[in-house]
Amino acid sequence: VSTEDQKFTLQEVLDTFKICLSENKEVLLEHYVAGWRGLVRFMNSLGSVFSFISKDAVSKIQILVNLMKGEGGANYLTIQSMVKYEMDNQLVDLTKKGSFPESGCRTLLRLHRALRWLELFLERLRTSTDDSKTSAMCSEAYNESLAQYHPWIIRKAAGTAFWYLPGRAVFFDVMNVGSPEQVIHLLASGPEQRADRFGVAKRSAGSGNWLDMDTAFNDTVFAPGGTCARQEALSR
Ligand SMILES: CCCCCCCCCCCCC/C=C/[C@@H](O)[C@H](COP(=O)(O)O)NC(=O)CCCCCCCCCCCCCCC
Repeated sequence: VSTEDQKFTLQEVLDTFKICLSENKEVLLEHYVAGWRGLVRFMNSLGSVFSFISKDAVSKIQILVNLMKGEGGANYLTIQSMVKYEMDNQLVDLTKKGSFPESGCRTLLRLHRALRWLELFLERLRTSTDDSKTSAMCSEAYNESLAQYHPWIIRKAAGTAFWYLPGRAVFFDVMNVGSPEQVIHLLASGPEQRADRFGVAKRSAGSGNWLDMDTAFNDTVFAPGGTCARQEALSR
């Protein structure tokens, strides 16, 4: 077992997302990408039927990594600086599709919607019972989040893949955080508790929720008059 594998716990991945948020509420892309890498590893450990999903995530992560490493890399330190840079330089397709299909804004928006799915799914797992069906929890979470942005054919493929999801026990096991009770504890809502549990001192910059960056992200990307107010356009 490599060191990498030993570190493979859900807690670690959620922690990585938590440290995305800087003191001044900016979202650090490096940690965001690292968090996503962790999620992809979870997905891959769940079986190859999900590979079309993880491939899409991987290629989107790669787009961000390339931008971070590229010539304009200095602008890709935080989501906020990325959005500003791409908008100021008209690097985002807002009016028509096709010139910048790989902008950071567009890519991040898609990844971020998937995190919303994960949040809903984990919440269902937390409150589920032994005989709850993961496929049902997964598709409910999907229908409430990503599905509305996906065309019929993707929804169909996703729906089929969900039938092959392992059961609740396997999910808990794969998370690698201990007993089901410990998993539930980890997933427990209540940012306050979670902050304590993670041994994180209460921070001025937020409640300590691993999705706190959501607020920062939404403020930047979707705020009326914000840099990317036209989410619709980005969705194309
Ligand atoms: C482990 C089960 C995984 C269930 C994942 C539920 C989400 C299903 C998403 C189906 C996406 C199908 C792939 C294609 C998507 C793209 O068309 C579409 C649009 O992109 P485009 O505009 O460039 O074309 N892409 C997206 O919306 C981004 C999708 C990214 C999906 C990543 C899902 C992350 C799941 C993380 C699983 C971690 C499980 C951990 C549990 C312990």
